[in-house]
Amino acid sequence: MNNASRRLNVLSQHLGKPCGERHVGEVELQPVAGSSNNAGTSYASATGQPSSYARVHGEVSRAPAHWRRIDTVAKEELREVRYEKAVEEGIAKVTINRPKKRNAFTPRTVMEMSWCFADAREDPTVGVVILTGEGPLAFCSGGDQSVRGAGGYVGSDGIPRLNVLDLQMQIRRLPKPVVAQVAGYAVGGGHILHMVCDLTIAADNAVFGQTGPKVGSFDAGYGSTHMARLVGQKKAREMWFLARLYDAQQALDMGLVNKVVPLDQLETETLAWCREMLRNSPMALRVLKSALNAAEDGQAGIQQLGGDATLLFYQSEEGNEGRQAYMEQRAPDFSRFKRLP
Ligand SMILES: CC(C)(COP(=O)(O)OP(=O)(O)OC[C@H]1O[C@@H](n2cnc3c(N)ncnc32)[C@H](O)[C@@H]1OP(=O)(O)O)[C@@H](O)C(=O)NCCC(=O)NCCSC(=O)CCC(=O)c1ccccc1C(=O)O
Repeated sequence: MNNASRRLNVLSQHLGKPCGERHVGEVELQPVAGSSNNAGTSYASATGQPSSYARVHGEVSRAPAHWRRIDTVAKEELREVRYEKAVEEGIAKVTINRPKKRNAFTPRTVMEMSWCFADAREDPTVGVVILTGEGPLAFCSGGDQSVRGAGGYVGSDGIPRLNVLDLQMQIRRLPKPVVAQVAGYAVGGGHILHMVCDLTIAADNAVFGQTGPKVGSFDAGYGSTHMARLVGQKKAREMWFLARLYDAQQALDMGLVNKVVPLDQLETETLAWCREMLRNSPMALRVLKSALNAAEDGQAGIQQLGGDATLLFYQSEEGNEGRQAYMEQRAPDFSRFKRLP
């Protein structure tokens, strides 16, 4: 397929039908009244008829993405992670690629993930990032116990690290939504990774839990405190103190995940959620993520939210008057800017 026909195909997939069945620009309304559609979106209606909201915003495509693989990031070849971007869509995907170890992470795995997330942050065409694990059996089984030494997980340089803590911060600070796509086990440090993602879509075979107290480990940071915000204090203590495993429905019931779907629908559903977010204002999503973080993250959270405020201010006439005045070596004239109530 050449580039032009691929683009046409992707565009027609966005409109919800295969190429040839509809002209570009012609959008068909989907049934919406008071029901959940395939994408899991719900456009409730007060009248029993499709609302103007539903008519305007409609449904998102559930077509497969066309993934372009990126093998080298930050001048490093990816060995333990797969990194992809969806052609003509603002979606990046980071896949932990150690299925034989249930996608347990080493310091190298974490570094590779970090390079990919940095790339996704810097790329202005990317609006949302998926984090997942290779294969149906595991999202991630936490730190690779076979390389655990005194002081952390030991890589080829012999230095012990707990660098997954930096990755958690990176995901949380990334000013774009990050969606965990979970099939199979999300346990130990892998469970924490899905918790620090903004949303989690789970397959019906997903299993969640903290194993740390059984293997001599714990996360006294986000892994425990953010969990308590998600599921409540009693449940968080249960999850950590007993170190049990929970199925996908239990995880949904306790607010750990956003949606559970059959395993064969997992990527389709995740893509639909990503596409739905991509239709919305990126700045609105960015500031909302900062605000939700700020409520938990103290000064560091306020710094993130403050940075967003500055970003917006720099784009305003008022902000630019100050810069312009400085460059022209004159006093700024802020008199024309209203002091709104
Ligand atoms: C995940 C299981 C429940 C899956 O069970 P099962 O399907 O029966 O498969 P297995 O046969 O057990 O596994 C297949 C294969 O994979 C190897 N493997 C699986 N998980 C790991 C692992 N974490 N480390 C090393 N190897 C693993 C397993 O040995 C098998 O290998 P073979 O050669 O084929 O025999 C089950 O596998 C399981 O319980 N796994 C262990 C889960 C676990 O306890 N993980 C570690 C939790 S502690 C942690 O993650 C700390 C992380 C961290 O760095 C940290 C530190 C401090 C503060 C914060 C953090 C943080 O993460 O936030």
